[in-house]
Amino acid sequence: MDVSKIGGLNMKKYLTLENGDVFVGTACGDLGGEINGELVFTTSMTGYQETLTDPSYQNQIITFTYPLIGNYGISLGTNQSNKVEAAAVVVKEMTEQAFHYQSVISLDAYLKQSKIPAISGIDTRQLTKIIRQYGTMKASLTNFPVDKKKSASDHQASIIKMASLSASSDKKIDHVVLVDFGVKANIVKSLQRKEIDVTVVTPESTYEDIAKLHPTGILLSNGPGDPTAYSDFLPVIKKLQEAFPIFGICLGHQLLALANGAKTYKMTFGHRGINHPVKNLENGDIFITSQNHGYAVDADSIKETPLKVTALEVNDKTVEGLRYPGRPIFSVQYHPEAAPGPHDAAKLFDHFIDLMHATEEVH
Ligand SMILES: NC(=O)CC[C@H](N)C(=O)O
Repeated sequence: MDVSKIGGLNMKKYLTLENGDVFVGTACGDLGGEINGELVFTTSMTGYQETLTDPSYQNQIITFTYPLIGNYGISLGTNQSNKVEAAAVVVKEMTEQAFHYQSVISLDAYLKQSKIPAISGIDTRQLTKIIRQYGTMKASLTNFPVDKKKSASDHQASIIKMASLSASSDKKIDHVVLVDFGVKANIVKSLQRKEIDVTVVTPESTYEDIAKLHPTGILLSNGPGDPTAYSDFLPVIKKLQEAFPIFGICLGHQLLALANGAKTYKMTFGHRGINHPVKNLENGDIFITSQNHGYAVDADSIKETPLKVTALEVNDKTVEGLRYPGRPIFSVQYHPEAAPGPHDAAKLFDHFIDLMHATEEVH
């Protein structure tokens, strides 16, 4: 059955952009749902389930440039958090029936269950060209045409309670304290696969809260929104970097930069996709990465800090990697854990382990 039809009628949905453009499509997902958010696009051909459940996408309306979304349904164990985090979904075509042996429910049914509105029948390539020209902008998804632009609510850091997660094996040697700004499940899983104990703490934690857990290393997670909104945690990072190995991923990378006096800026339309080439400036290697960010570290501002730029995005020269020379501290703007994307960067978890082992325990 065509899920967008009620009583034989297509339910229209309106996507109204901040610049005044309006796209009319067919309602899917939560049919009655209306939402404001930041309109972004991703070029990933696969991994829609991971994308939609990634907390870094909170308050964002995600446009998929790939024309057919939902074809392999929704499977157990793939979510990156326990719910759909994106505010809404824009697609050219939403597959009505999923075909995959692991699929337990269709994407459309999952969005309905999760009360997430979606719109299909949109020329997502045209929409993406507009976002590329004007930059990421606010938009609303409504059931009737709107003449007034509504503003999206500001990003909020998610507050998740402290949890202790144990690795499966007895021979646990490392204990990573993961500061959770909106962590993707696969970052935790990537550490656990390496037999590492992980304790997840909230960004309200103090240096003392973290130090008394006796970590072998600290992981600063990914997360939604503007990194400058997390200024309360920067002094904690400054103290942590005196004592522990640190690995920052995406938002965590931006926060490491800010804590050391660098600046971040909002990109025009960000990097969201699974084929971003990155060049390692230290050995010349180029590898393909999965990315999802709308802010970036200002390369010039790094010159005023003790940090060193270790990697750049090949197309637009965005800062993709940093390290603190002489200390076991590094960060990347891309996602080394990304499950639907390339695995070229997965070895960074081993690099983190090597740094932790090379460091004398200070606590
Ligand atoms: N994936 C992330 O951690 C994103 C970081 C930040 N919210 C940005 O958009 O740049």
